Amino acid sequence: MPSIDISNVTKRYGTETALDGLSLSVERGEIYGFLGPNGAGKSTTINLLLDFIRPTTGEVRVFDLDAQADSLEIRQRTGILPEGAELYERLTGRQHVEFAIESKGADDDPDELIERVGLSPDAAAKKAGGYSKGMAQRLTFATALVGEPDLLILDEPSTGLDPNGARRMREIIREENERGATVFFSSHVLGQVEAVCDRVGILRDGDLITEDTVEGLRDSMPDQTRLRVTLDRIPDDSDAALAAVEAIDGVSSVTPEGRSLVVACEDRAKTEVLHVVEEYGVTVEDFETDESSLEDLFVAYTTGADGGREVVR
Ligand SMILES: Nc1ncnc2c1ncn2[C@@H]1O[C@H](COP(=O)(O)OP(=O)(O)OP(=O)(O)O)[C@@H](O)[C@H]1O
Repeated sequence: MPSIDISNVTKRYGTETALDGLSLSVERGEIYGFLGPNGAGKSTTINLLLDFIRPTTGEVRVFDLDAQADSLEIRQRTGILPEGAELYERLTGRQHVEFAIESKGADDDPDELIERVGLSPDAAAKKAGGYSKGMAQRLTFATALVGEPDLLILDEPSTGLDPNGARRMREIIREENERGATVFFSSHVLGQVEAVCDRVGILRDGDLITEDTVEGLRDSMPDQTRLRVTLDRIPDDSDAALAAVEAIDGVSSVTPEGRSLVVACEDRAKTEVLHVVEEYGVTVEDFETDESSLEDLFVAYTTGADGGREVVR
């Protein structure tokens, strides 16, 4: 039985279509990475799961329950880390955790949860009004863990966390998953989900453009290369040069870095990149290539002119 089952859901805000016939299912015990650039529809999807908003058409089920009719039971069994969660400025961190425990009728030890997310007892004794972004994120994560939820919904969980905090969060996600929790993890940064997720779905403009394991996504890509081209100088008409390289068939992104251009492209486009650059009156002094990073892959999926569909085929 899937923990999350979204079938053919469309969500419109006035004339804006946030989700366009989205179907997605997450099996019990899976860690699912839900990826997409800003505005793709990730938060809208999460809000539908919790009945904070309702679909224009289509059906949403969580734990095989109806997201609208059974929303109380669903929320009771779910731990939520919303994006930009608001804290009560006058309550201490510990009081937030106590409140979450009380609301869920759970019997967790607040100090254990606080320690688990790496918040010091001193910090937990302070009013949340003075918390840094990272502290606020850790505290909200602690409240999401209350009551050993069957499902953890984490919206951009590494926001504001330093590398240690992000690592701790990944460890806890794995521990929770080993305990049996399903995890639905949204992010616009692929690097943060690849280390923990069993499966990844990529959303663009309200449409799931691909869904696979990280390895599967890698295999489905044509041989992608990251090419670094170092020029003798920046071309006079650098904007036109960038546009010309971007327009080459097989190039998915171009980033200028001083006198160098970093080009994510298919292997077959490499020579053409060098030719096109030299048409702008500059000399290629050096170039090197390395295997494409997953980040390039994500960029190829989410910024390709055809919405990445070509890459998927
Ligand atoms: N209440 C609303 N009223 C009108 N349009 C909305 C509303 N909420 C979201 N949208 C639109 O729906 C689309 C999807 O937004 P959503 O917040 O779900 O994206 P997201 O993937 O979560 O983005 P981000 O990574 O920036 O949080 C966007 O075009 C957004 O402008």
